[in-house]
Amino acid sequence: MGIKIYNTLTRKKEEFVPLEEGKVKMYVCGPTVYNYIHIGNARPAIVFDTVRRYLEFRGYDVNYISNFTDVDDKLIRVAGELGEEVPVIADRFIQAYHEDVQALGCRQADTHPRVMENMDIIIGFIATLIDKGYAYESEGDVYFHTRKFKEYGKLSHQSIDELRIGARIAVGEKKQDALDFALWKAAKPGEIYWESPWGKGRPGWHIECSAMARKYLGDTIDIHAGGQDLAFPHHENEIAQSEALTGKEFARYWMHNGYINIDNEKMSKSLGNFVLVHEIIERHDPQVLRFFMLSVHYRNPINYSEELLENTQSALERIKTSFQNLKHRIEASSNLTENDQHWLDQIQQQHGEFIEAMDDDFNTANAISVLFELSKLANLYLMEKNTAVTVIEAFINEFETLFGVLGLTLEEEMLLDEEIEELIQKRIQARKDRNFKLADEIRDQLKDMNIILEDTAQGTRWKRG
Ligand SMILES: Nc1ncnc2c1ncn2[C@@H]1O[C@H](COP(=O)(O)OP(=O)(O)OP(=O)(O)O)[C@@H](O)[C@H]1O
Ligand SMILES: [Zn+2]
Repeated sequence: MGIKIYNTLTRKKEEFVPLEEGKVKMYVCGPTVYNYIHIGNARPAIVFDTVRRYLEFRGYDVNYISNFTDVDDKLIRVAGELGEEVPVIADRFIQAYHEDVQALGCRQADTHPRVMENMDIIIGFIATLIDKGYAYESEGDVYFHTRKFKEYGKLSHQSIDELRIGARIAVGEKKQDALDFALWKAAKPGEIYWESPWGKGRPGWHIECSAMARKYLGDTIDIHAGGQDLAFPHHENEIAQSEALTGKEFARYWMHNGYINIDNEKMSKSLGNFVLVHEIIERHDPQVLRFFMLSVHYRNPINYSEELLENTQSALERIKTSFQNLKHRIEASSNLTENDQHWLDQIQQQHGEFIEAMDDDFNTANAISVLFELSKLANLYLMEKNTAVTVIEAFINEFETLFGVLGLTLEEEMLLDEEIEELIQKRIQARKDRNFKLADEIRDQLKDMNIILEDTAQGTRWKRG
């Protein structure tokens, strides 16, 4: 039995068979970089990083591409408000994005393509769509001729006629049909622009993903992913553009994560009900946030609250404590006895159950139940009078492997060098102020993190214990 994926396109769980044996081409729509990300935006980053890690764990070679939308209406608006250039804003929030998701245990994509760096292939893509009769120019804008693409609506399971009912042509749009969407937008006076066969302008949002997915992964990709709100119209439009151009299937498995809600309403920048990742990781271990997100199946909604996050923290700590206890026990342990085979078998069984859970459309909620089960077993084993090194090590390896697949670490948070230096400076100041209580507290805090201080005539030196 292999991996099954729920495919939005067919609304079924399907067996995962990649185009090319052993290889996975995966594209995840990335953020529009005009602000810090909130924990809703962090969900696709965490979920699809975990999907990638699991596919690798199952032996696939994954090529993971995730774009940055670094020019669009929102970026232009923010740049105007702050009196800065669009690329400056984009660079700032790309940097912030990397810092945030890295703290949450997400690895970098194999490539993070940016719109500004791919303008030539985007323009080329649009020009080909015009040549093929799927797009038309209108006063410096270019639109996709939605009705020409007969399968439009197949991802969101709506017919063109149903979609028509709600569609309107907004003021300033120069399209022929309300369902048509912009591939290229003429620049307004003062806006950032690129030269094109249709004059100065910039690409629409949907075209960038079609063009960049094709550049990095080819005409047909295995997995295309993003938040549930992207299924329509963004992904529907991506399919129309790509399949109109190549005549081939664009993506074989479409995955969409559910929302993070607050009081049962989608967390979003526009509603103002968001919690920034930047803020939350100042108060909580970022691993707790990751563990929290993975405790729920990726397609289900999560109703966020600080209280739930705190409960998660103590749950995670229980597992980490079992792990630490195992580590402390190694030295007092001895050789295998007959009774131990039974424990090794149980560890193996949990390993199998973890795989079964993850094979079933990446059910991380069930996979985390396996971690709790493993921790319960470890605690029981540690109550035995005689423990064997082999069994203890088997538990430790199993914890490390499964945590690794979920992008979680078991070791305690390490302080960065500059954070240590800062604390040392604070302690020096405290001693100058004759605040010995504070100075001792800082020394103890560092000791807890395994940092040893040495006061010398030249000043305070430190080393990791
Ligand atoms: N509340 C949420 N829960 C889960 N995923 C979300 C949520 N909000 C946005 N996403 C996802 O985050 C990713 C980044 O999207 P993007 O930067 O375009 O966010 P956004 O749509 O501007 O956010 P907002 O909805 O707050 O305006 C997308 O895959 C999107 O589907
Ligand atoms: Zn996209």
